[in-house]
Amino acid sequence: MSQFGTKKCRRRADAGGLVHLPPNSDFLSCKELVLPWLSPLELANVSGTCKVLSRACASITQRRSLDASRGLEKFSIPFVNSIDPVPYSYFHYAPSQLLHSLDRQPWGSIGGRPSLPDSPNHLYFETVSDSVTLGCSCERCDNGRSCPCLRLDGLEGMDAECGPNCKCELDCGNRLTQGGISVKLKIVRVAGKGWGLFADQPIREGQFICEYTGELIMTKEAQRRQQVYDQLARRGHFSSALLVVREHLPSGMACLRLNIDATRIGNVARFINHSCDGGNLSTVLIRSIGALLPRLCLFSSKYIGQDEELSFSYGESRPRPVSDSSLCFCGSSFCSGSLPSEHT
Ligand SMILES: C[S@@+](CC[C@H](N)C(=O)[O-])C[C@H]1O[C@@H](n2cnc3c(N)ncnc32)[C@H](O)[C@@H]1O
Repeated sequence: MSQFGTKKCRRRADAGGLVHLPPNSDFLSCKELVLPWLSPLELANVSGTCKVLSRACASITQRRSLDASRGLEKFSIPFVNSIDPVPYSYFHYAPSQLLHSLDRQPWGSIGGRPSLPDSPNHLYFETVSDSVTLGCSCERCDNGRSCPCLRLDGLEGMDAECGPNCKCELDCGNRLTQGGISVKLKIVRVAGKGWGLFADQPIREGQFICEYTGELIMTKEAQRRQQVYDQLARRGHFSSALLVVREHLPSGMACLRLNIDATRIGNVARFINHSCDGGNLSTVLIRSIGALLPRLCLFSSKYIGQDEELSFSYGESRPRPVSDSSLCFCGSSFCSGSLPSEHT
């Protein structure tokens, strides 16, 4: 029997043999449940088995390229590639910071938004307000009078929002950065830089764009991963998204170091490229009252036009051995020629 183009599908059994699947087999009828869980390599393997699965896999690939956020943001965030055949970048989507890893996440299923994990480390918020105020004005918080966000002792000069300790809910005006992304964005393939994040609408100055989410990891683990990423980058096409943020606390005596690794798990912020002139985004560490750690949030630092690339400075470029993976293509007149050695 011919193995391709027939009405039957074949699948490699664990023992290494081939199992023939009739078109109405249980596996084929539940392909839509199984395929969205597969990685691109696994999809490619399944796709090679027969026409029915090849079509199903192609449709999963198309759905994936239509929305990087897997339905977890308000707007779809498509991949756009007119320079090579890569349809999308595969990673696990995290709308908010993660203190632990995800093993698997479905992506590409038909219709319906995925249900969101219900764990204390996943804080997903449904609504967003555009105004920033210090102290909230919710009736639940007695018009702000009893809201803990007004007691900002020790946090003076820092950007604070209502958080887990406040009585107000997600529609509170002082939770600007907790409602996910509220501007239209797209991820575009750029020569020399891999993917980049672009505006898909005009964005006014000072607008909240997104949080930089990923796995929060210890410094030793961050250093270990960075070495692995550097080796992979030297060998070929590999982009890491491990960001190290240092915050000098008001006492001046201590410095907080956050290692956010969005390489495997993160949101669209992992696609923002470096610009030596500081780009068009500014980074702000925001504390939610009652939350232990601040969150790194990105705001537009100037007006950004439709189709303009979003960028910020990863940090100062320090002299280091030049390799293909360290060359900077930001194109600004201040370009130093090489990427900062650590994303700070
Ligand atoms: C946070 S990721 C940004 C998204 C990345 N371009 C991708 O395709 O996934 C950081 C990586 O992007 C690439 N990159 C960022 N800014 C760049 C620039 N100005 N020039 C060249 N490559 C850049 C480098 O490979 C860097 O390690």
